[in-house]
This record gives sequence, C-alpha cells and structure tokens, in this order.
Amino acid sequence: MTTPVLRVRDLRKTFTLHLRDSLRLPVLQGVSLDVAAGECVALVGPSGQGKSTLMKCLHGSYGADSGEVLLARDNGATLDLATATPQEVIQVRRREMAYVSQFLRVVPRVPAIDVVAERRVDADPAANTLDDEAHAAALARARDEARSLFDRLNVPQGLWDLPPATFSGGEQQRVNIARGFIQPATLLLLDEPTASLDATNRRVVVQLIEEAKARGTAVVGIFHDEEVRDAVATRCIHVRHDA
Ligand SMILES: Nc1ncnc2c1ncn2[C@@H]1O[C@H](COP(=O)(O)OP(=O)(O)OP(=O)(O)O)[C@@H](O)[C@H]1O
Repeated sequence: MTTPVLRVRDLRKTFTLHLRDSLRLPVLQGVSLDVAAGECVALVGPSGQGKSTLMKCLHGSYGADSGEVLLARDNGATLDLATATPQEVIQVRRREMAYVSQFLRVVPRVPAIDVVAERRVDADPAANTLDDEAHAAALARARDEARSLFDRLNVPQGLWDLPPATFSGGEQQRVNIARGFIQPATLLLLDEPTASLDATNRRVVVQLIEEAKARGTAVVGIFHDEEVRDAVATRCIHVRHDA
C-alpha cells in the first residue's frame, strides 16, 4: 500500500469554556485515521460529536492537546498540522490543501470571478514574480478557469463580475466550491459542500469530487446528504466523543 496522504494519530482536543468557570469539554478523544490518495473518507456521527472540530484540526485551524495530523507534502516531507507554525499552515494551504466550508467568507468589493481566480493565482509560481506580464497572463488563465467552473456550477453569468455579498446562500456556496476546486490539492476538506444546493448542482459537485479523486486527491468530508455521501465516499469514519 502507498503511504497515506494524511495520517491522524491519537488526536485529542478539549475546549475550555472560559465563560462557564473554565469548564472543560473533551471533544476528540483519541481519533486515528489514514486517508490515501484518491480516497474519500466521510466523517459521520450525531450532531455535536466533533466532526467539524476534527475538520478544523485537519485544516490546521485548531491545535490539539496531543496527537498528530501528518500531511505528506509534495516535496516528500511530512508536516504535523497539529503543531505546525502559522507560516507552515499558510504555505500548505496555498497549494496542497483546500477547504470548502458551508459558508463563503466574503471579501467586500471583490467580484465573484476574482474570489475564485485569486486562489489559483496565489498558487501559481508564474504569477508570483515581479514580472507584470507573467502576472497578467496567470490572472487571465485563472479567470478562464473560474468562468468554466461557474459555467459548470450554473452560476448565472450576470453575477460573475459582482461581489458575492448579496448572493443567495446557494450562489455563495457555489462560489465557495469553485474556489475550493480551482486549485488541484493533495488534501481536500469538504464541510457540507452541498448543504444549500439543488439536485442539479449537487450532481455537479459529485462530479467535481470524483474528478479530484481520479487526480489522486485525498478527500475528507462531512456530507449530511446521504445521496451525495453514498456517491462519493469510499469509506465512513464514525466520530464520537468516546471514540
Ligand atoms: N470553538 C468552540 N468552543 C467551545 N466549544 C466548541 C467549539 N466548537 C465546537 N464546540 C463544541 O464541541 C462539540 C463538537 O462540535 P462540532 O461542531 O465539532 O460537532 P459536529 O459533530 O460537527 O456537529 P454538527 O453535525 O451539528 O455540525 C459541541 O458540543 C460544540 O458545542
């Protein structure tokens, strides 16, 4: 078997509720899992058991009390996201790790097309030189790719050049999905990517996930929609407080 892209070892995470006499809430109590290239692991379990908390640990947003979150990097090194520095986390997020949350973090005044294209430009070495022409060419390429994703996700063309702040929930979610998928990643984290979508667009997202798996991306997701989960998951992992 090839080395997994992601190895989680005995991960423990406790929240301390400072407004409630420092009450300690142990959420992850020894989670271990491996995810290989091309696999899609679905996190399942009742509400409040720690699925989103685990995703945030995998994304390097939360540290842990103990345990490891080992990501195999493109350069052959391994990074422990549980103890990585903010700079290391930012670096792997640029090219190797993508996260699609349920909600879009909207940047005021940036048009939808650039919310998506920027993610690609940030990851493109050709765009990050002092050469203005190379940067402009990379931006033009990224915008073309963003347009084709918007097309597939049925985002109305009239919205492409508008900032997404006023878009509907489903429209914002599709911008978020396009942003998450435009840059091929080693590890793709999906937190309810189809929550606000209609059946047609759910099918497009299923196709995008299948294409990512076929490229060798390791996918971890929370999918409350069982039809989507059944279509994409190669395995389910139960997340429970007493795991
Ligand atoms: N930042 C936080 N501070 C304190 N407690 C938190 C924090 N985030 C989550 N929790 C608590 O941790 C527990 C797990 O929450 P989490 O959101 O990970 O569950 P979940 O399994 O994703 O739930 P759902 O399926 O409802 O989204 C819950 O009891 C929640 O109240």
